[in-house]
Amino acid sequence: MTESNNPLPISEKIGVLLVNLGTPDAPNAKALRRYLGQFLSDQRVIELPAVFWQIILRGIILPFRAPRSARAYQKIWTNEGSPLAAITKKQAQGLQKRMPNITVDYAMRYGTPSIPSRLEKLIASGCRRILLAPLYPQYSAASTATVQDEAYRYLQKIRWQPNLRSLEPYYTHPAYIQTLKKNIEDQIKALDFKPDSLLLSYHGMPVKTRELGDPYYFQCQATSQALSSLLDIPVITSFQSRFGSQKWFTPATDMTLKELPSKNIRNLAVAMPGFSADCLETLEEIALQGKSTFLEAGGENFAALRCINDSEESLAMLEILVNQGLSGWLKSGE
Ligand SMILES: C=CC1=C(C)c2cc3[nH]c(cc4nc(cc5[nH]c(cc1n2)c(C)c5CCC(=O)O)C(CCC(=O)O)=C4C)c(C)c3C=C
Ligand SMILES: [Fe+2]
Ligand SMILES: [Fe+2]
Repeated sequence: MTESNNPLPISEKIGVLLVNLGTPDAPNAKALRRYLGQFLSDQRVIELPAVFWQIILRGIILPFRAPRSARAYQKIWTNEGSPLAAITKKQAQGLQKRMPNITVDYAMRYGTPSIPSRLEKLIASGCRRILLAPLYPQYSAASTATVQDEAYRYLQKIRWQPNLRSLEPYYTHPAYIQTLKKNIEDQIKALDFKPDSLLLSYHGMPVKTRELGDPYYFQCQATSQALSSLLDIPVITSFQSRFGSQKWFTPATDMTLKELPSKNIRNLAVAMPGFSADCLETLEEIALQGKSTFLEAGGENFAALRCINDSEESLAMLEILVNQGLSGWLKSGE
């Protein structure tokens, strides 16, 4: 940099990057191999010795899982693409409308648009302060930490780093709990049956991660507790989407759905508070597979409730969380 191209005074622009997990670009085996290959090579997700795991992943897991997962994605794919990507994009657009003084964008931890590409874009547009907002209410190393790792890996490569902050996990934040409450109550009211119970199903994790100090399990329980104290319906918590042969958190959602009818719970609503947007795990695993499991086990009525997605309440919640995350950065009145 010479004196003639001195970039100061710099712009005061602030960027917010919403980040979710990621999704394949298409519902076919080739795109699934690429996406799952990247996702399941992340050592924050699969904590096994890398060389050993790559042999299993490339030789056994991907050849079988990619075509099977592709068929599952085909059942939920929309005209706008993968639901997770389409909803995350709308969340960013909706938040941008509510917060015209900052620049809002979104990225995916795996697949596209990548975190480095969107950080680069924000920086190029003059953002010297960036708030990273992983859309995971409950912190886990496999979700939140890996987003932060990826952002800092990119920053390691650049000379003039922006100031980077990260949104705190918001598992009992009043704005989040109230948004969930309204989302759940509105949908339950609109059902043509009265549920006996509400199942709160969170994405599972290996038990070992809890033993090693990951707070995710406890934060999920705290969300359930905060929510159940405000809802007028009995609440049950379970963990879904088991992967691999390790022990995962219990009770498992699929086992719970099998057992509930024999415990006289035959009319069930299921909400998935850990997912900010509907995705394969909510629309296929629960709304389709979970429903069959429950009805085949003797259940009578089943409803998988929509996630908070890009509803007005969800955008208002994001605005509150982001404003808190930006505290001290925004000039008063902005
Ligand atoms: C909500 C937070 C999530 C945590 C924690 C999480 C941990 C975790 N996931 C896997 C394996 C898979 N997850 C898959 C899909 C998936 N996972 C999350 C969120 C969390 N995962 C979301 C939002 C999605 C849906 C993505 C979409 O495109 O809609 C998949 C891929 C799908 C499949 O083939 O079944 C896998 C695999 C592990 C191993 C793990 C923690 C160790
Ligand atoms: Fe997952
Ligand atoms: Fe799954």
